[in-house]
Parts: sequence; structure tokens; C-alpha cells
Amino acid sequence: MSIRINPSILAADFVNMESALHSISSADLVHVDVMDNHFVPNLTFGPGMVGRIQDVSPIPLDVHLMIDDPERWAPGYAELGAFSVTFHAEATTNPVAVARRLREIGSRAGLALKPGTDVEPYLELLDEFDQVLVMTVEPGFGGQKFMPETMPKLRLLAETAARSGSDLWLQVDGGISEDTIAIAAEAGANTFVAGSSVFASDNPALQIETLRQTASRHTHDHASNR
Ligand SMILES: O=C(CO)[C@@H](O)[C@H](O)COP(=O)(O)O
Ligand SMILES: [Fe+2]
Repeated sequence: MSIRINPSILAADFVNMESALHSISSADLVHVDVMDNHFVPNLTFGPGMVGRIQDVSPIPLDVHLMIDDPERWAPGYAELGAFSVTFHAEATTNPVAVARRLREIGSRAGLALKPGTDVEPYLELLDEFDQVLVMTVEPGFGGQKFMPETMPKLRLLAETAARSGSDLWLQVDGGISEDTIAIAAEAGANTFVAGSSVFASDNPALQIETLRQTASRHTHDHASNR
């Protein structure tokens, strides 16, 4: 089974973004956190900055939109060439319409769930998405503590996806480190966002490989898990 490690540039030096992007050459995707100070109490950057990152990044972009009104804003990130665009379920009443628009433009479509959001209402809609992001911290800030209580949601998603034979990417984001990645991999995650644990390292590319190996050792087949 494939494992993906996506460093979050929220933990990188914003003034030296280009060199930060080159320091993570072993990454699968670059995770880009867009925050609007409405959906979350923090503000990062918007389409202008993400467009420049897209221009210079040797690695495709995994955009995580922590914003209100994804109907209006999400398509623009797909149009600028992001490989994947993930928006929050809590920010829209019509996630399927947003996902369809993203796929139509040509990006993968991701649905993100805050720690307190149930997954059950979305289980029947999984075909509409390429990825589900189970937040393992409250969205808004890097460097927070991993919340293991979100793992049952991941297990349910992994079992549901395995039953239907779908290749849904199951992403975790928040507090992922050498200590916690095993817990998330055991529960069924296959796509791991890591901000501080990668960028605080002296050797980010090596740290990505360490995380990948730890996750691989703890990954198993959820179809035979019931
Ligand atoms: O979306 C978010 C935070 O809201 C994340 O992508 C963080 O950037 C992850 O940072 P660490 O918890 O790994 O430091
Ligand atoms: Fe994120």
C-alpha cells in the first residue's frame, strides 16, 4: 500500500519559501494551509502566494483550505494547478457540488473533518472525493498535540473504503511525529501531513524518510480487519 508524506509549509520560513520547498525533495506532496481568520482564528495566505508556490515548487501541491465559502474560493486553487484541493465539510452545505467542480477543473477533491465532526453523514458520498482529511488537531495552528480520540473515525473510513475497494486517500493532519504516526497508520491513514516534525529537523528530507518507514511498518490491510 502506498504511503504519502506531505510536509506542511506552515512550519517553514515564509521568507525563504523556495529553499524550504527544495529541502523536502523526498516529499510526495507539499501541504499548503490556507486560513482566512473566519473559519479558523488564524490567517496565512491566499491564491496569489499559492500561485507563486505552484510556479516554483518541484513537488505538487496539496492545498488545505481552512476558509469559509469554498464554493467561491476552492475552484481558483484547482485552476492555478494544485494537484489536490481539500475543503472543510463544516464550511459548506453542498460538499458534493464543490468536489465535482474541483474534479471538473482537474484537481483531486478532498473533504476535511474537524475533530468534533462525525464522519457518518459522509460515508455514502465517498465516491465523490479522492481524499478525506481527518483533522487530528483543531485546525488553525501548527505545533499542537495529536488527538488520538479522532482515530475511530479513521478506522471507520478505512473499513468502508476497503469494503468498496476504493482507492480513497485517508489523510491525517496535526501533531504527526515519529511518536504518533504509527497510531494513525494503524488506524488506516495512508497520507500524512507533518509540519513541525519535518521543518524543525536539521535534515527535513531524512526526517520525511523516517516518518515514511515508521508509517509503512504500521500499515495493514483494513479489508481483513473486521
Ligand atoms: O492544517 C494544519 C493546522 O490547522 C496543519 O497542516 C499544520 O500545519 C500541521 O502542523 P504540525 O501539527 O504538523 O506542526
Ligand atoms: Fe493542514
